[in-house]
Amino acid sequence: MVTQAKYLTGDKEGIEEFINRFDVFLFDCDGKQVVFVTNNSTKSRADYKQKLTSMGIPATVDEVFGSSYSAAIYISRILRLPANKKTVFVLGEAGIETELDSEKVPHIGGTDPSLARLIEKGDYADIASGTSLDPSVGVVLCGLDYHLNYLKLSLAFHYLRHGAVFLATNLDTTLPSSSTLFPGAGACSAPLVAMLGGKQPTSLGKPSQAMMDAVEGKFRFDRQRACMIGDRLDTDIQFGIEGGLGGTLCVLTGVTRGKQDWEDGKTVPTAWVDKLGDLREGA
Ligand SMILES: C[C@H](OP(=O)(O)O)C(=O)O
Ligand SMILES: [Mg+2]
Repeated sequence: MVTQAKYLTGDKEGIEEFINRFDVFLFDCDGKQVVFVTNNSTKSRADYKQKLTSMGIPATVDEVFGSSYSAAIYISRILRLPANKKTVFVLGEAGIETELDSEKVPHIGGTDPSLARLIEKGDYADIASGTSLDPSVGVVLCGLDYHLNYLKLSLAFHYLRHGAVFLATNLDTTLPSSSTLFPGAGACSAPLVAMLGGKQPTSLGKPSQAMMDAVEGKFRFDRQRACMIGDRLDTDIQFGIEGGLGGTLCVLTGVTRGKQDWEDGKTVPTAWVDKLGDLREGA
């Protein structure tokens, strides 16, 4: 277990030695073989390919593995749902819907405009009686939902009370943006966790090893020759450590602000740099 992380910014030899330990680099999105492993459920693989190439970063759809895709694979290939309970109720954005479509998983909710409204008096009775509940819903899948509201939370809660499986694309509590933090997917599922007396959803994003197994299954690499690069200790770095990867590299351009964040010794990266571009010095 790593107890002391190595600071690589400006250390040309150190960077060269570090990079040459690995053949595969898993990047959160925010040459080796590169896989972009993102917890951001709002974008599909195709959306991220477009975003990365618009940033001048060459990427193919097949090199992106997002939490929405991870959840869609889990639901379509791993989860055994009764034949009459195959529909997913989504709290989240189009990225989830696109990836569920790619795995031919039926879904409702999500960006449905009929749910983008305040709850009305009649809704309470319709939900309580089951009139407004789709009987084929067997899963509630919660990701980052920019349009979360009381009506959608009420529907999700009642599907869960009717026995739907509780899944999350990821549990990131915050989302880094504009050099500060905003609510993340974990903040969207938290009300349901509270209403369910603390019951946590099964998360299919980092640090879940179901995601690591799916990534390794698709890209077939030697874990000892793979490095996870990301900005968040409790997702990216934990994902790499628990996955038994050869190393992890933390960047300070997102959630983690510096080595004070891992002083507790719980989730210590192998190395860190101020920003990803610092690796160019040793490439
Ligand atoms: C949620 C998203 O995930 P990432 O791409 O960093 O894994 C983010 O924190 O921006
Ligand atoms: Mg990140």
